[in-house]
Amino acid sequence: MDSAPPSPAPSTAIAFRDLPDTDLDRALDLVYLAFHETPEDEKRKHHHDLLRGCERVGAYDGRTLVGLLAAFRFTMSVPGGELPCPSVTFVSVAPTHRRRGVLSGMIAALFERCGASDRPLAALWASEDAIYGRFGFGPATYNNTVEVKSERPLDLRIVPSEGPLRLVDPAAAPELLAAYYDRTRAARAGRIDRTEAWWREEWMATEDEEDDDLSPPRVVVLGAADDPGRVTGYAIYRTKGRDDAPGLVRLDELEADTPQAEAALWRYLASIDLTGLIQAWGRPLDDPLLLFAGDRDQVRVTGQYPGLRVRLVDVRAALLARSWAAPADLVLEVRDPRLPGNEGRFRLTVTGAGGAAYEPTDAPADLTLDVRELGSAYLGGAPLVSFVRAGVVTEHTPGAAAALDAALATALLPHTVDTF
Ligand SMILES: CC(=O)SCCNC(=O)CCNC(=O)[C@H](O)C(C)(C)COP(=O)(O)OP(=O)(O)OC[C@H]1O[C@@H](n2cnc3c(N)ncnc32)[C@H](O)[C@@H]1OP(=O)(O)O
Repeated sequence: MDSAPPSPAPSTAIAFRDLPDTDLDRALDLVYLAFHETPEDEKRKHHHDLLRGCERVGAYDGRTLVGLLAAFRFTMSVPGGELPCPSVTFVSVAPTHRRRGVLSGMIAALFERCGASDRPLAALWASEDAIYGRFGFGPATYNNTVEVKSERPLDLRIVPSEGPLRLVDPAAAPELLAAYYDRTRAARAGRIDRTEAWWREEWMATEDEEDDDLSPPRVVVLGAADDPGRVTGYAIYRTKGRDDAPGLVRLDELEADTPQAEAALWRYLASIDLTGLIQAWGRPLDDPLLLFAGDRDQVRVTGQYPGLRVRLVDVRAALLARSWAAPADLVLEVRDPRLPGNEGRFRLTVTGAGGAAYEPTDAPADLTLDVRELGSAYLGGAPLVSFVRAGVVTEHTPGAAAALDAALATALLPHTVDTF
């Protein structure tokens, strides 16, 4: 006979409400419990500051905090413009309350807030792939990890720009780089507006979050050949010596106006003395390096992973807020069990002038798709034809997916290296 005491009856009434500043410390304790972390004081203070700036949903079982969902108040570049985009982070549920719908309740609360404040998008980076598809988040950007063997000079098929290179003190870098980043951000969808604090604390932190053997960040800026003060590109990287091999350059970001400017920055990184390998973890899939490299045995893509996951909380408002690359006239049957306002059949019409309409219709559908796939495709980086081929989107009219892809396409693929 089992003599163990009966388990306490699970509490069913979880309340979801704003998490006040007075609960920030409790919230961080929950985060560290869920993520198995024991941070030092300085890191905890940093997280405290980040969390204070977020909107926050707390899940309470009586007076006990059992769940947290926070969202940065970023603005995200989308094709042709930008949108406010709650950017979900710090999601944590107490191990005593897992798989009882706490995350589901917090996400529902977030969606309700988005609806009430006319914010048609939400986004996140997932800790585990399996969690967020059910909530309608689809991978919308992808990154390559790239390695460059740099024990010998970088073989290039184009002539690098001859503009001057200069190293910039990380303390002075945010101002300089922000001007460049803000000017060029719109070229790729999926990029957040980086605040001065974000530049300083996320990009210029002296210690790397994951590897304290890495050097502080190094910032190299490329000037124009005819106007050295004009920034035409930059790279942010860290280095470390290795006992058993030449040292490492860990590249965090490289942006430039032209392929020649990009080539100049890659050549610089590949020629840093006492290093023999560049590891770049967040390159766009359409990285020009892969085409202007003269020797693809020297420049190798070592992996690919999904980055930003996008949720169209208000499909109609999101579609009408972006620009279009080609005319379209298609009936979409959208499935969205969590937000039924998005469900149904809608005619998407994009005119030659780029104006769009999205209205309910009784006409037969050309494509049937889940809101999750629409989220993936929204920024222009995930072709619907691939989803049709995979059997997760149904094409009723041949060519409908290709037509929608043509309308959604962007000149450059969506891309971001801001993880949150
Ligand atoms: C954007 C970010 O912050 S990502 C970080 C996410 N947080 C973590 O990974 C920290 C550790 N994990 C946790 O805190 C929790 O387990 C969470 C947040 C992942 C899930 O919270 P829960 O309250 O257990 O989720 P909830 O009960 O609402 O589950 C909803 C559904 O998702 C499923 N699910 C939840 N977590 C997972 C998972 N890790 N893998 C697969 N499925 C999952 C559940 O089985 C459930 O499925 P169902 O609808 O078919 O029944």
